[in-house]
Amino acid sequence: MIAPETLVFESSAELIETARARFVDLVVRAQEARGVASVALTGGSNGIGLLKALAADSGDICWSRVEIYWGDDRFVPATHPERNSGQAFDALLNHVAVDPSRVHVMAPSDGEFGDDIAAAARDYARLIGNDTVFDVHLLGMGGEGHVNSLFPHTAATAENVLPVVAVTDSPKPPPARLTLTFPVINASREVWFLVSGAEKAEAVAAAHDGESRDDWPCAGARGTEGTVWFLDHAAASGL
Ligand SMILES: O=C1O[C@H](COP(=O)(O)O)[C@@H](O)[C@H](O)[C@H]1O
Repeated sequence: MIAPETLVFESSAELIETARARFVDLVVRAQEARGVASVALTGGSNGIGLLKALAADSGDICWSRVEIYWGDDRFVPATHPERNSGQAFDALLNHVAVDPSRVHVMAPSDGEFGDDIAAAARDYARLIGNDTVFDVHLLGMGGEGHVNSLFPHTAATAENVLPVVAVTDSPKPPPARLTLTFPVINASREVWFLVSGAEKAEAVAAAHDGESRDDWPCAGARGTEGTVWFLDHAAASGL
């Protein structure tokens, strides 16, 4: 396993600016190598902050050649303010020339599957299939170590086969969510954690200490070519 890289910044703003510059570089290199880059976005404060920074400066990224997925989304109506995808459109996707056929939003609760969350999860699993490899999977993290909507001691966190599952009892509201699982996260070339705040320090330390993924889901996420922790001082204070 390749050792994770841990970068510590004075502030979230510095963390986001470095992640932005590295994201541009990674996507441009992926497009040079394979024509099309593939990314999984995250919600959360730094995840959306990164998208806003990219709206201001995305260098030489050719947005029409980026396949865009989400690591998780809340299973609420499409216009609900807590949709990770809605926030991503507001922050970035409405402001750059993406190819709509390459933007893969998880179904909302008023979409084609109505409130059938299991059908919505099966549909996104079909889309992801067994072959999707993200150039980078972005992750936020909760204080209890959740990534995507993979919370401690849950079936979703234990999932080793299905690429996407439905969560109906998320401890963090809203309770109904769709989430990618560890088999697909860990097939990503790179996995980047974007984490700030003292309330995340214990989980950051647990992941660096190699604790179990069941107790600390963040400890189970890694890329095949690299894992990068972008932290502020407060989040890194337990290291
Ligand atoms: O519930 C969620 O939370 C995490 C972390 O959010 P943050 O604001 O504490 O950074 C986020 O990454 C995930 O996508 C989201 O659904």
